[in-house]
Amino acid sequence: MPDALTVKICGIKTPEILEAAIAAGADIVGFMHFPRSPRHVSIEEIGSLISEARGRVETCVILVNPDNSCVAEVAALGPDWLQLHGPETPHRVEAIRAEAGVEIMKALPIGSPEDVAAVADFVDVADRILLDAKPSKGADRPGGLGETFDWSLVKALDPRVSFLLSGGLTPDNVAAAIAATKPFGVDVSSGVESAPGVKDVRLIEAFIRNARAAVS
Ligand SMILES: O=C(O)c1ccccc1N[C@@H]1O[C@H](COP(=O)(O)O)[C@@H](O)[C@H]1O
Repeated sequence: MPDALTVKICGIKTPEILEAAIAAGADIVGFMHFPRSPRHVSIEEIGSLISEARGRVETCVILVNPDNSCVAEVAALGPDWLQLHGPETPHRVEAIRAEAGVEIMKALPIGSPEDVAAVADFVDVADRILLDAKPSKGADRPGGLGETFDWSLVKALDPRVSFLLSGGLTPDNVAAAIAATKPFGVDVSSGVESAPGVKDVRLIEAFIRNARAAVS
C-alpha cells in the first residue's frame, strides 16, 4: 500500500546523501539546477544521481524559469518530475510540460490570499502543485530560504487541489504543518541541513520519521 503522505527531500548533491534519503524512506528526491543556489549541481552530476536513483525512488529536477534548451537537456536525463520554481506563467508551464514529456510540479509562492487564489490558474497545466513561502524582498533566489508562510492561508484553497507543502519545514515543525494544512505531501531542503547546501543524515531521518508519525 502506498504511504499516505509523500515526502520529498530536496537539494541533494551527493551519492552518499541520496543513499541516506532512500534508506530513510523518501518518496521523491530533488536535485537543484540553479547556479545561485548553494545546492546547485551540474547536468552531469544530476545525470549520475538520477541513474543511481532510478527504480528506487522518484526523482525531481528543480529549475527556475528554464529556456527550451535547458528543459530538453534535463528531460533527456529521464527524471520523473521537473519542478518549476520561478515566475513561469500557466502558458509557459503548459509549453514546458509538452516539450519535456515529464510530469511537472509547479512551485507557487504564498504570502497572501491573492497568492492562494492564483493557484487555480495552474491546476490544469501542472501535474502537482507545491506551495512555498513567498521570498522576502531582496532575496537572491525564489526558494530554499528556510522561510515558512502563514499556513492558515491554505484554508482558502479549493479542497480538490492536492499539493505538497514546502517552505521552512523542519523535523520540529513538520507535524504541526501537516495538521494545519492536510497536504498530499511535504517538501524540505534547508530544514535538513547543518549549513547551506550541507545535508545532515540525522535531520533527514528525523524529518521523515516525524512526517510519517503525523499521519499514522
Ligand atoms: O534551494 C534553493 O536554493 C532553491 C533555489 C531556487 C529555487 C528553489 C530552491 N529550493 C527549493 O525551495 C523549496 C523550499 O526550500 P526550504 O525547505 O525552505 O529550504 C524546496 O523545494 C527547495 O528545493
